[in-house]
Amino acid sequence: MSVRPLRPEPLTRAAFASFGQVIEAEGAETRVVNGGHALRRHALAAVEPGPDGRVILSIFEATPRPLPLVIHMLERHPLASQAFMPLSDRDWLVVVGEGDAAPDPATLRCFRATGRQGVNYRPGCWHFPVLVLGERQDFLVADRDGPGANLDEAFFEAVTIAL
Ligand SMILES: NC(=O)N[C@@H](O)C(=O)O
Ligand code: NI
Repeated sequence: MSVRPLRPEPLTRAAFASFGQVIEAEGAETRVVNGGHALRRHALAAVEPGPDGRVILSIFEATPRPLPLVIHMLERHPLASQAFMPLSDRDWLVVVGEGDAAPDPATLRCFRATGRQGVNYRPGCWHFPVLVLGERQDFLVADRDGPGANLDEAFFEAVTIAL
């Protein structure tokens, strides 16, 4: 059965809660620090490196995929979380799905994130690799380095994103 096209929806903490955390200043616990010269938006997400893992920071230089955007697979990192924070203020897309051994394509959701929103996928969250719109966009990525297999992929009939 083919799945209807995905329509991007706004990224909110509530809507994303079962997939992980949204990294954004709005609504965060805020602390005035550095003698009033900085605001600390505190504990926006929990980076989980998993067993025998360490947290590493990387930069992804992501380039646009051909249009129309089709989702033909999802991946997950069963051992650890993975966070993406855009380094430029441009909207980007986050695609996730539900499922245990494999994602259910009927549960796919597409979120349109602003350039001031990042996500931290919880361990095991089915997601599509980082998706940018129109031009190259760089991201700071916090995820795991360590032993073990931390990537599962599942393929299915392509689902289109209706931009
Ligand atoms: N391959 C890689 O590190 N990136 C993916 O995990 C991703 O979610 O973009
Ligand atoms: Ni990933």
